[in-house]
Amino acid sequence: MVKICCIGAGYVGGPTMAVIALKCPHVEVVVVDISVARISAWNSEQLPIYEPGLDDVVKQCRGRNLSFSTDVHKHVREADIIFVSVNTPTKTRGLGAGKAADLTYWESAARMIADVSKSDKIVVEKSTVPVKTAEAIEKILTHNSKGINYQILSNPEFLAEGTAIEDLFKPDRVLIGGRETPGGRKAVQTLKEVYANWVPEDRILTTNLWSAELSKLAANAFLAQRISSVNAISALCEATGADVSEVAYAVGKDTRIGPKFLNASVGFGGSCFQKDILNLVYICECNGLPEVANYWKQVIKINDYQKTRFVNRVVASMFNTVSGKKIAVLGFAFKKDTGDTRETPAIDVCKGLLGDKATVSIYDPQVTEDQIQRDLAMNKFDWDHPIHLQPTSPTAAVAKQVTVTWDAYEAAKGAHGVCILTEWDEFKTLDYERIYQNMQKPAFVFDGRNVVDAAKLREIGFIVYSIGKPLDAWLKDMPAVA
Ligand SMILES: NC(=O)C1=CN([C@@H]2O[C@H](COP(=O)(O)OP(=O)(O)OC[C@H]3O[C@@H](n4cnc5c(N)ncnc54)[C@H](O)[C@@H]3O)[C@@H](O)[C@H]2O)C=CC1
Ligand SMILES: O=C(O)[C@H]1O[C@H](OP(=O)(O)OP(=O)(O)OC[C@H]2O[C@@H](n3ccc(=O)[nH]c3=O)[C@H](O)[C@@H]2O)[C@H](O)[C@@H](O)[C@@H]1O
Repeated sequence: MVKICCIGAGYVGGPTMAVIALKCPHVEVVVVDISVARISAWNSEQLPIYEPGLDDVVKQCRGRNLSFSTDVHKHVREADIIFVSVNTPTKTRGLGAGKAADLTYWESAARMIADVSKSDKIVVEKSTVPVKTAEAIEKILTHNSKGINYQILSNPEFLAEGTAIEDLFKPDRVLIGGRETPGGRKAVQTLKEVYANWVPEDRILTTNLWSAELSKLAANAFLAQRISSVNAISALCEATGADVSEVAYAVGKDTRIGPKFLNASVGFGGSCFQKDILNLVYICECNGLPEVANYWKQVIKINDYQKTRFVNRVVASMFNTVSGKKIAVLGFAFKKDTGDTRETPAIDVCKGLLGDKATVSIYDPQVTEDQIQRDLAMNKFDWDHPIHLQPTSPTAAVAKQVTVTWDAYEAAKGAHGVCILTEWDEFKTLDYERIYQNMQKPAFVFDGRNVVDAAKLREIGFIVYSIGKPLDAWLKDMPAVA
């Protein structure tokens, strides 16, 4: 029986290993983590992450061929294949701060593997890492090898949160990069056989190590670039009377462009797009390619611009001040169907509103009050494109200005304006008549996800702002300058 151990029981490690265990009943899979709380949650009824379909998969295999443990050394020592799926955040200090990937967790995992191993291993990079990381990992392992043979593979993960299980069941592709040596090819084949249990062979791509590593960064950069492109056009739509949904539809009908990932929004969030583009920018700079670095940096600049533009629109519409006004924020997660708030645009928007002294009342069906308060108190690292939306005030002051409710109606009660920042389905079918009755007048809705029927809301009496749509007369009279 092949034994797999995955280091890192997070958003990637947990779901990917659960699916491998489900699809390969003959493989024993153990997910290990240094976080006792996370492992306890994986072993409980309340999994540490919310992901549609995940509970069911875990329930089917936990206790059969899937387990979660904090006994990292034991399971690493016993494994044939070790996936490393630890976090690789942006460095906040020292060389490359604000751009480069922080590989501290990765390096310590690699050193630990070298310390405890007693038999040959295939070590798989599952985390997103800078191109050439495999070379560094190889050096750490081979310099401490004690005669053990290590093969390093790159097998980046392309799942998106909220659809992780679906993405893992039917991936567009699985990418495996390895050394072009007999040992490397054999290791690639071994991993390929694991995926071949459920992924059609023509969807399993094999490349050299550096292509696999770089493809992951490039894929995320391309995806984020599409969003920044449509968001840039959304600003022009508002200025000209064009409708961004119509433009995106017409553009996406070109089969060379395609319809997906062209939804204009308040900005993209999530733990990876910004981090991975910054990482790409840094690698370009280190390789003497400043023009290429600047090209990709622009994707993030437009994303920051979009968030700033949204806040400015809210403030400008309300007579240029939200001081002392109550703003309801519907949705805090970075997208629907997840409780994840990492880099959510809601953080920057709320900070912008709080900076203008608004009181903010937040509702999200999956995010806890504790998480929201922590996110709003946290300072973002300072890089060369600061968002200028950060609070000067620390936790206590933020806590006073922020309330978190468990109901959209409660959040909107007595509010001057409502901002929709996550596209949760339930926001489409709220009783907006009831919301309107309980709000201050004029009552505003700022739809950062284009989920509401603006015409219906206007009939009720709302002044409505939708991203990239023709503006109400009210908004035209109060132009927001980004
Ligand atoms: N979140 C996502 O949707 C996707 C993330 N990725 C990449 O996958 C990697 C992991 O991301 P997430 O799962 O979101 O991170 P995460 O932060 O949810 O999970 C990482 C886990 O690794 C654990 N860890 C760190 N160092 C460790 C060590 N030395 N030994 C044992 N455990 C250790 C942490 O305690 C944490 O639980 C990142 O590189 C990310 O860029 C790739 C595709 C999708
Ligand atoms: O490396 C990663 O972490 C993952 O990053 C993204 O997945 P994820 O961040 O989970 O979610 P997305 O669906 O890509 O959405 C990212 C952000 O873009 C926003 N978005 C997405 C699509 C769109 O048309 N418009 C738009 O504003 C979303 O609301 C969200 O804030 C990629 O889609 C995954 O392929 C990748 O594996």
